Amino acid sequence: MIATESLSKRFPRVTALDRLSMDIGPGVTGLVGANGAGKSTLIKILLGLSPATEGRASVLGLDVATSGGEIRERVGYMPEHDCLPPDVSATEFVVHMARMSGLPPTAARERTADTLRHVGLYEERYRPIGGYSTGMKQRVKLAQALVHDPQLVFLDEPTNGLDPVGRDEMLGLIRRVHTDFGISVLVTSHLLGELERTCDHVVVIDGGKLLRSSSTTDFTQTTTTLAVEVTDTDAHPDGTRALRDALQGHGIDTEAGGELPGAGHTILLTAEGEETYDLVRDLVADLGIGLVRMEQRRHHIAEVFKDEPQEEPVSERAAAWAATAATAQQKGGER
Ligand SMILES: Nc1ncnc2c1ncn2[C@@H]1O[C@H](COP(=O)(O)OP(=O)(O)OP(=O)(O)O)[C@@H](O)[C@H]1O
Repeated sequence: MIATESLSKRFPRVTALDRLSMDIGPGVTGLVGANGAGKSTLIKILLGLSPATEGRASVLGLDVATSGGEIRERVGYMPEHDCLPPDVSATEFVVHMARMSGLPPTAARERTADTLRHVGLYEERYRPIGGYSTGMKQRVKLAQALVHDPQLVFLDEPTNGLDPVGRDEMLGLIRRVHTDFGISVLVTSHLLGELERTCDHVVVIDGGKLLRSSSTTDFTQTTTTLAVEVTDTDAHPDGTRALRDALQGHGIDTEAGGELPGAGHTILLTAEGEETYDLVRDLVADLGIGLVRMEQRRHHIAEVFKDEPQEEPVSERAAAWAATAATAQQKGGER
């Protein structure tokens, strides 16, 4: 879908992209990086709207340097910033964008109605956009990116400004753009946790350089850590404590997992193998407490970046960003 080869973009005072080489296949791909990492600059180059200083890039097999127009016919683009005219309705605006993409008037109206329904805008689509909430405006921006039935869409920070519920709804919509219509998606975000739930593949950039490009499952491999959640009983008012003591008696150290996303009475221990599972089961049964869940933990993407030794020194900005991402991840999990 997208390939770049040693792609650089230098502005007079800043290098926005620095010899970026990557290949992106079909599906939903997340492009993640802190503010200023170069995400929007990359999208503008891929759309053929801004020339690269060095290197090459192609989208759907078309060279961005020479085929910008053809690329934009086949690709939808949802820009990051608010760019909607306030005094026209969503219907009028999206029909206009469909006509600009070359659809005849009847097809443009039909596609607009379908697309606005798909993004969840109903009666309000006849009202002027100026009175819309941020979430509704983001939906209009998404609709105009989809209206001409592109093969690929670039969504630049589509969850910006949304509350947690709005963010989840937008992420669900993005996933369905691919599953329902087969349109591939490149979506940017500065929140790793968001993309972990939505994307098949994640590309991480920092300071215009590629940090990592892998499938989401590679980022979130299972660990040997076992999370166990138990209930309290009259006999054991602190069931977690009782199980920790019992495991200690068998030489197994545990730590509290209460700070983990969604965890209440959770403890963490290292699973040596099947026998650890059996031992936990037997101890829980002996204590007469309830076993709520016992599961192997998966990495969260943010943790990968917190723990991973870097080949090159990480910039302070990247470190701060990893910390922010980890916090956001936890908050997301706690919801
Ligand atoms: N037209 C421009 N002229 C000069 N510098 C620019 C220009 N466009 C972007 N930059 C700089 O290039 C760097 C990358 O910007 P870019 O907008 O691509 O980042 P980003 O990852 O999309 O961040 P954000 O999410 O904040 O938009 C930044 O330092 C930015 O200030």
